Amino acid sequence: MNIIEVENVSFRYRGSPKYSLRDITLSIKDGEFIGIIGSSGSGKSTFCLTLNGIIPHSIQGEFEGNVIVDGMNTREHSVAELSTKVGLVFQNPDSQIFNMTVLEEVAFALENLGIEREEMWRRIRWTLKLVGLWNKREEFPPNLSGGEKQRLAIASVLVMKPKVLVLDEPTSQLDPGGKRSVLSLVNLLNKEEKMTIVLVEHNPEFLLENADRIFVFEKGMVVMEGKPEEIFEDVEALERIGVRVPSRVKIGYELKKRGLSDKAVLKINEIRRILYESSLERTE
Ligand SMILES: Nc1ncnc2c1ncn2[C@@H]1O[C@H](COP(=O)(O)OP(=O)(O)OP(=O)(O)O)[C@@H](O)[C@H]1O
Repeated sequence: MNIIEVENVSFRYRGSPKYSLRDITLSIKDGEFIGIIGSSGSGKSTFCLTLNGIIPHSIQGEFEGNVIVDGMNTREHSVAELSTKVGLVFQNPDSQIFNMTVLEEVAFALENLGIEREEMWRRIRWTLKLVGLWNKREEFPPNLSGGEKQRLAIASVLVMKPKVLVLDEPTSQLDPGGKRSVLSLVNLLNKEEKMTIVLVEHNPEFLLENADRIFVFEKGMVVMEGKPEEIFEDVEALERIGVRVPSRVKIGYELKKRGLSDKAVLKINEIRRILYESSLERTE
């Protein structure tokens, strides 16, 4: 079943001469892990904003086409309603955190949903345990590390139990430890909690290992779409677009160019074997 259907979506920001999204049509299956890559300014963030109705409801411009989320056309439902289906997490966790304690931050998201007290507590406990912040529930959020703040931002979205989590470069401002903790949480939400994930991420290694499918954006369009192994195989196209490829694919690509492999996307042990065998050939 498709949880998201995007039909011929184009968008131009008010006052802007050019379209930031151009005729995008795609679908995302329930439980799928989608990675989004593309150079700066290719429309990745704008696309994310269409998935929970911020575009067209809160950002002005010319919007064409339809986005259907879990059967709801985003044109016909408010951002508040759509937020219970699609949770959005941005780059900078500081811009999403307002409350005095971790617990209040997560509870705040539920306040206007009219959920009964017991269910509210159950959800808060479940969410904070899931993101690994239950023991920090009384902390003042600005005292948390970058990774913890981003996990808190994710928690305040998760507590609404959305089916889809959209994360727009959630690790770009984090140190390596913070990056790892956020990406492993994203993986857990997909693999264990069966959530649909849409992740804009500059770390191609992570997407190659974990995404089910990748969309490559260029100039507001989706120019490539497929399984990570298929997408990263086309190193030349990705380099032309300006997208980083995983290190092991770069090595694989060099081996392929030298006729030592028929593909660029190789496992580490395949690279080792090829290098070992070619070194034997040289010494013979
Ligand atoms: N609020 C805005 N008003 C006018 N134009 C905008 C606005 N936000 C983005 N744009 C333009 O829309 C295009 C797509 O921008 P967007 O931020 O969606 O790209 P992106 O792929 O997410 O880039 P990055 O990787 O740098 O975040 C760019 O040309 C950008 O200048």
